[in-house]
Amino acid sequence: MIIAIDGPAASGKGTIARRLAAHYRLPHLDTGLLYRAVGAKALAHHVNFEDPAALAALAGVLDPAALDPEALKSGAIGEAASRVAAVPQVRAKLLTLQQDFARQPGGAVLDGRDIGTVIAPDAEVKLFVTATPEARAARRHHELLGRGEEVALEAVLADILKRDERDSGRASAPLARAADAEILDNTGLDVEQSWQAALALVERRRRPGGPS
Ligand SMILES: Nc1ncnc2c1ncn2[C@@H]1O[C@H](COP(=O)(O)OP(=O)(O)O)[C@@H](O)[C@H]1O
Ligand SMILES: Nc1ccn([C@@H]2O[C@H](COP(=O)(O)OP(=O)(O)O)[C@@H](O)[C@H]2O)c(=O)n1
Repeated sequence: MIIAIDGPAASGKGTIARRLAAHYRLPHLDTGLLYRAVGAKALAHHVNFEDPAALAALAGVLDPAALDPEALKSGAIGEAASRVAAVPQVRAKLLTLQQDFARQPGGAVLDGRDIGTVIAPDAEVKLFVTATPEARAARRHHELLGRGEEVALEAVLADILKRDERDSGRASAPLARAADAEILDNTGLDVEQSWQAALALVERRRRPGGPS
């Protein structure tokens, strides 16, 4: 079973994806980390963000097994990720490894922006996880403070809105709900309630017509 989870920044899709992977004993790929890793390398090596070939070269030598999620979760790297993710040549370099991950025997859980639309359009289960920008900003703010990043809530909200616009407005694989994705708006739901709602949706999709 392939489970495709998409949604905007800090909607809680990663939390749901990790729990679904544990629940169904499936491997999980946080595809945002791939773009974050390219963004982080571009920042570290002062690569020109307007140079698609140089950015694509960084994506081409990425080792997904060597990614350190903790090192990639800063706000600055999220912003850089969103910029490199708008470059079609970068997306092309990262396509095959994501598709291969999705198609491994037994299935997988992937979360990102284009899983249900581009990476695994044939996924059995698709969720589009979302919440208001204000709710998402509050979550990300709390997360960043917990990591020791001193940042104002207003700045986090501004960053989320900018990222939403860039991710949804880009020409190449924009953030979009697949027509056959279930929408989970978890504004006002805590982590546990959001997880229960997600699990119920997945179970319903796995067993159409079966007991709910
Ligand atoms: N329903 C929720 N209510 C409150 N906080 C949440 C909820 N879901 C996730 N979080 C928290 O919000 C932050 C972002 O969640 P995450 O799953 O990483 O989102 P995404 O993968 O969409 O960016 C994390 O700190 C997470 O613990
Ligand atoms: N499948 C994906 C995953 C992430 N991304 C990009 O990578 C950036 C970082 O993704 P992420 O999932 O780690 O970000 P958060 O939602 O955790 O803030 C996003 O803003 C997108 O621009 C993408 O374009 N396609």
